Amino acid sequence: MPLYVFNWEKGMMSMTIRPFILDGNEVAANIKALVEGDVKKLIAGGIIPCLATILVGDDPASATYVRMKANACKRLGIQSVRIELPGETTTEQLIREIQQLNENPGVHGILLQHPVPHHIDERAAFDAISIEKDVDGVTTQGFAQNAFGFAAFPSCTPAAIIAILDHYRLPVLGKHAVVIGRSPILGKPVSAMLLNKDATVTTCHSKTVNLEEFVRAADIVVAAVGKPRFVKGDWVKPGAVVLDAGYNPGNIGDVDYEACLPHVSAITPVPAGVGPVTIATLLKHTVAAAMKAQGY
Ligand SMILES: Nc1nc2c(c(=O)[nH]1)N[C@@H](CN(C=O)c1ccc(C(=O)N[C@@H](CCC(=O)O)C(=O)O)cc1)CN2
Repeated sequence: MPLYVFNWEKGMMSMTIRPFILDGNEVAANIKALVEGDVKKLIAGGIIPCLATILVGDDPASATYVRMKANACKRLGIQSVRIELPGETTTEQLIREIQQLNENPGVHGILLQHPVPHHIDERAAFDAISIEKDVDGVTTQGFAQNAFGFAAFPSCTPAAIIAILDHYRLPVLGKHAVVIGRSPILGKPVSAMLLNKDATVTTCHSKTVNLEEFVRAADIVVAAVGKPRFVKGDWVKPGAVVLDAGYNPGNIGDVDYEACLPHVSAITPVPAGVGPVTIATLLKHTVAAAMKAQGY
């Protein structure tokens, strides 16, 4: 969104780029307002939508995120069941726990907080979640269905990124989107989702040669690399849209926000960007799973 301003030094009008701050709290509030009606409908019919969260071990950041999810559920009238397992839990024990939740008709969504301790086979645990209750979009089947454009709940952070683009009507079709990161619940699914919206997608990762050059060519940059302030200001093409999915300690994103600001046309901050929309998306999926289970 270019803006013409008077440049006093040159004594003339010149074009500058006015960055648009993509407000995650606004998008999240919008999603929650849409979900509220369905929550009321379910409760009127005697059903309380319910999300089960599983936290394994004592990682303080993960504990915070699970607490944030439980609080967000409570505010919207969604029940949350919090399961906390010790760090020594085995893959088999975790899978048994998940199977019990699969069989519990009062539970509509299951969320296993990532990461789990290293000795656990996280993929096997994610894949133990039944597809109907995979509101966090972490199963292999859910990923595949989404990538092929069939119905399934997408991973929450990728869905949040798409929700922000949609909310602000930022064009994706024909744009060159560069995703930095290829994790199974973020980089890979967001690449597939952008592709399904007709972007030309490049997925960069730790083995990409000349990563900066790819970013410099991007109309849309999605930073999902897990390294604080990784994306530098001079990597970003003038007018690019930058979405920061980073959640590094100290609430620091993967983008050097201040350095990128003069170059971008739109950008998500951290905090108050992708994060709150991720949680709102989880609530939306949980309520949708409950609606579907009730035959709506
Ligand atoms: N099973 C999953 N595990 C993890 C996911 C996920 O989507 N599913 N995502 C991340 C972390 N995450 C949710 O779990 C998450 C991180 C940060 C935020 C957030 O809203 N952050 C706030 C700032 C935090 C604060 O206020 O203290 C913000 O950005 O404004 C939401 C979700 C890893 N694991």
